[in-house]
Amino acid sequence: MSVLKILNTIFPLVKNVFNESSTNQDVYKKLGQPIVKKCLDGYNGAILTYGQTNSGKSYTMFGSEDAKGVIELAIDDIFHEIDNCSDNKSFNLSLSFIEIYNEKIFDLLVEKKHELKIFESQGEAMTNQRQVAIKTKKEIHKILLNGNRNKHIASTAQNDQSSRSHTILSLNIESTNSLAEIKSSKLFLVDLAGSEKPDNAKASFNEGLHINKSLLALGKIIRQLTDKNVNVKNLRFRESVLTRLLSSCLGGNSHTSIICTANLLSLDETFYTICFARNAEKVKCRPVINSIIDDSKEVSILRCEVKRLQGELEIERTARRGKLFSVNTTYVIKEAKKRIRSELDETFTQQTPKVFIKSLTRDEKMIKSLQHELEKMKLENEQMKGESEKLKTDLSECNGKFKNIEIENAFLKSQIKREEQKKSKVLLKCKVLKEKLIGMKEKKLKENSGNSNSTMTDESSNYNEFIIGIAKKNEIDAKNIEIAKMQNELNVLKSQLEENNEIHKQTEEKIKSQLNSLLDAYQIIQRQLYENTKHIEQVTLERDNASNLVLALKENFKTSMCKTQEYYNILIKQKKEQEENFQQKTNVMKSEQLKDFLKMQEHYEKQFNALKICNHNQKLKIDQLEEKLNELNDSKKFINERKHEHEKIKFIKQHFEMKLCEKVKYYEKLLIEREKELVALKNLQNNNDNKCAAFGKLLITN
Ligand SMILES: Nc1ncnc2c1ncn2[C@@H]1O[C@H](COP(=O)(O)OP(=O)(O)OP(=O)(O)O)[C@@H](O)[C@H]1O
Repeated sequence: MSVLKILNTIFPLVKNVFNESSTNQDVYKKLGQPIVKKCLDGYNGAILTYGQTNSGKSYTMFGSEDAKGVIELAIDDIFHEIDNCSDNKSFNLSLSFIEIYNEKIFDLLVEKKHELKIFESQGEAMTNQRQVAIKTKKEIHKILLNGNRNKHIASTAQNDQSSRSHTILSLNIESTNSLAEIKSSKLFLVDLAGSEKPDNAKASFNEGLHINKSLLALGKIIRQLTDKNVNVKNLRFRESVLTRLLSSCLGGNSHTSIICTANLLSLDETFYTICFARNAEKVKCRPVINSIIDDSKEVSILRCEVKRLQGELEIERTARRGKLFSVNTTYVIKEAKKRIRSELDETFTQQTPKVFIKSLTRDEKMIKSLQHELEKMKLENEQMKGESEKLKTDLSECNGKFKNIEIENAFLKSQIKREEQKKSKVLLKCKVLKEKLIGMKEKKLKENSGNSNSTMTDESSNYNEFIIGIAKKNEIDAKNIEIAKMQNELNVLKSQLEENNEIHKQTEEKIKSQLNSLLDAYQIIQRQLYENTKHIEQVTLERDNASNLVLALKENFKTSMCKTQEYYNILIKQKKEQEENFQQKTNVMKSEQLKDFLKMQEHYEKQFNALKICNHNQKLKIDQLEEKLNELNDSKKFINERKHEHEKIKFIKQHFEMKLCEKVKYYEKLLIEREKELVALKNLQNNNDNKCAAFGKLLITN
C-alpha cells in the first residue's frame, strides 16, 4: 500500500486515490472515460494533469511505448463510438495542439515557431491556432508525435525529459443526428508543466518562474471557486495565459477531471498537490449540452410538428363539440388581447413620462455613483502607478547595483587574470634563470675538471684564469643573489596571489550571496511588479468597463436628454406659437378694446360732462334746498312754535273725533237696528204679499 493510500485512510484526502500499482487504464476508467462519454453526448469536457515535476503527468497523459496514456485511451473510446454509432448519426472531428511556454502560446502543429495571439470571442479566450480535421486514429497519432517533438522539453535536476510548458490538446467533436440536431463539444486534454523549486540556471529559472506563476494563478482560481461568496465573473482568469485559456473548464460549461500526481521525494510539493486536489474536488461546474439545429431542416421539422399539432387540435375540437369551444376561446383571446392592449396603452400614456423620468433620475444616480467609483479607481490607479513606479525605481536600483557588482566582479576577475599572468611570467623567468644557473654551474665544473687535467706551465695564464674564475664566481654569486631576490619576490608574489585568491574567494562568495539576495529581491520585486501590473491592468480594465458603462449611460442619458430636449423644443415651439397667437389675439382684442375704450371714454366723458352739469344743477338745487331748508328751519321754528297750538288743536280734534266716532257708532247701531226693522218689515210685507197672492188665487178659484 502506498504512503498516499495510508494517508488517505487516516485523513480522508480526496475521493479517488491510486497507488504505484495502478495503471493508466485504471486512472482513465475512473477519471477520463466519464468525461469522454459526456463529450460524445454534446457536453464540453476537460482532463488535466497537475503535480510536481517528475511525478508522472506526461506519462499519465501521453503514456509510454508499453502503456497507453489517457489521450490515446480517450481517442480509442471516441473512435469506438464513431464506428459503432447508428447510420443516422455522423461525427466530425478536428483537433488543435498548443503549448504555453513562458506565458507565450505556440502552435505545436506548425514547424516554424511563432507566438499565437489570444483574443476573446463570446466571452471565451481563443487563439488562432491550426485546426486539423481528423478521420482516423492514425492521423491523430502522427499529429501527436510531431507535436510532442515541437514541445519545449529539457533535462532538469529531477527529470531528464521535463516538460517546460503546459500543453493543451483540444478535440472538437461534432455529431449530427437524423433530426438535424448538431451537437458540438470540446474536449481539452491538458498536460501541465510541473511545479518545481527554482533552479539557478538563468534559462530554467525563468521557465520555472513562469511555470510556477501560472500554476499559482490556477491554484488561486480553484481556491476562489470553492468560496461560495465569490462570483465566477469576478475571478481574475486573466492573471495567466493558462487560466485564461482554461477558464471555461474551471467552474464553467464543462465536465472536468483533474488528475493530480505526486511522488514522495518532495513532501512539501506533495502537500501542495494534495491541497490543490482537495480544493479542486469542491469546485462545481455548470455543463450544458451544446446543440444546434440546422435552420432549413428545423423549419421542415417544425412544419411537421405544426401539422401534427393541427391534426390533434382538430380531433380535440370535434371531441369537445369544437364550435362552441373555439368561439369561446377566440372570444376569450380577443377579450384578453383587448384588455392587454388597453392596459398597455394606459401604461404608455400614463406611466411613460413617469417611468421615463424615473429611469432618467435612476440613470443620473447611476452615472453619479459610477463617476464616483471611477474617481476612486483613478485614485487607486494613481496610487498603484506610484507604487509600481517606486518598485520600478527599486528594480532599476537593484539592477544598477547588480550591474555594479557584475562590473566589480569582472574587474576582480581581470585583476586575478593579470596577477596569474604575472605569476606565470615570473615563474617562466625563474625557470630560465635556473636553467642558466645550472648551465653555468655545469660549465664551471667542466672548466674546473679541464684545468686539473692540464699542466700548469704558465703561471700568468693560471693567474688570469684564476682571476676570470673569481670574476665568474662573483658573477654567479651576483646571479645567485639575483635569483634569491627573485625567489623572494616570487614568494612575496605567491603569498600576494594567495591573499588575492583568498580575497577573491571571499568577495566572490560575498558577491554570490549578494547576488542571491538580490536575485531573491529581484524575483520578489518582479512578482510584485507583475501582480501590480496585472492589478493595474485589471483596475484599468474595470475602469475602462466602468467608463464604458458610464459612456453608455451617458449616451443613453444624452439620447433621452435629446428626446426630452426635442420634446422640450416642441413644447417651446408650441408655447411660442400659442404666445404669438395670444399676442395676435390680444393685439386684435386690444385694438377692439381700445376702440371700445375710446367709445366708452367718450361716453363717460359725455356722462362726466352731464354729471358735471348735473352736479352743478344739483349744487344749485342744494343751494336752493339749503335755502329752502333754512326756510324750512324757519318754518320749523314757526311750526314748533305753532306746535303747541297744534297739539291743543289735535287734542281737541281727537276729542271731537272720538265724539264723532261715538256718534258714528251710535248711528251705525241705529242703522243696523233700522235695517233689521226694515228687513222684518220686508219679511212682513213679503208674508203679506204671499198671503195676498194666496188670497188672490183663492179669490180666482172661488
Ligand atoms: N506510473 C508510472 N509507471 C512507470 N513509469 C512512470 C510512471 N509515472 C512516471 N513514470 C516515469 O517517471 C518519469 C517522469 O515522468 P513524467 O515525465 O511523466 O513526469 P512529469 O510529471 O511529466 O514531469 P515534468 O513536470 O518535469 O514534465 C518518466 O521517465 C516516466 O516514464
